[in-house]
Amino acid sequence: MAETARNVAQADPAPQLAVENLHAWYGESHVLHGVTFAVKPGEVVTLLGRNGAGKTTTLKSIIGIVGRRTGSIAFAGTETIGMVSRAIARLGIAYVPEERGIYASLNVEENLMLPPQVRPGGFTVEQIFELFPNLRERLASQGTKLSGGEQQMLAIARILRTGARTLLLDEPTEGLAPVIIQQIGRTLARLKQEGFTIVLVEQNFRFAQSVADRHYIVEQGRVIDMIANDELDANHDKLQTYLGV
Ligand SMILES: Nc1ncnc2c1ncn2[C@@H]1O[C@H](COP(=O)(O)OP(=O)(O)OP(=O)(O)O)[C@@H](O)[C@H]1O
Repeated sequence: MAETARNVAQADPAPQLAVENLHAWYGESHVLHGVTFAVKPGEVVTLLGRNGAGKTTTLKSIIGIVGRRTGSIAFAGTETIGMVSRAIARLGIAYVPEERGIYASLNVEENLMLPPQVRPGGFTVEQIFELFPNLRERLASQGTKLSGGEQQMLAIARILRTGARTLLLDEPTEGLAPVIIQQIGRTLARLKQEGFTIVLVEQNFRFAQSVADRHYIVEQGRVIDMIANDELDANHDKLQTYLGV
């Protein structure tokens, strides 16, 4: 009996996100062919893979914005495959697309206030400025006037206000200067400390290594391998083959 209790206590926590046999289509085009992976609460995992492997489509499928999807996507035990994206977002999942989605005609403050709160406990505006001091200084600037780094920070800041605690981030470092990439890395580390669960699509392999617990390799619409972050260096050759780098 004591043994059983210990086993239970040591068992992995239930996944925050469990994707199983996920297929997705854009119109007639069948893009995901049975993606399976899981993310534990508080984990940071990346999806790595060549261009066109299906990483972005996996994130879009989780938040419910692809044409059609089948299989299972359970969020904290709730099946979401039949839900519309707004209902999925209300469970506390947020997606930051690669193109960031900042409204050019709105200023920083208006962009920040735009997404509706989905859960209690989101960051206050003051907490956001603590995390991203540049945004306070740029509060009245139009979206068009922001640098790529400022746009990325605003895109992340905006979803922190909503109360979402699971974040899907598509290539947050793309096109940014090293000093800004470092700042984004520190932000993700802080969010991880606070218990956020993060799925990251990333081409910047060094950045991925600096922030993640585990890496899933996506190839031709499937997850074909998983590598723990502390085993990454030992698997360098394998990874090179997968990513063609
Ligand atoms: N809106 C769309 N309509 C039709 N096909 C699409 C659409 N978006 C992506 N695809 C196709 O789906 C496949 C997977 O694309 P996806 O963007 O998910 O790949 P990815 O791994 O994120 O790569 P990348 O880093 O190039 O974005 C590709 O063959 C792509 O051409």
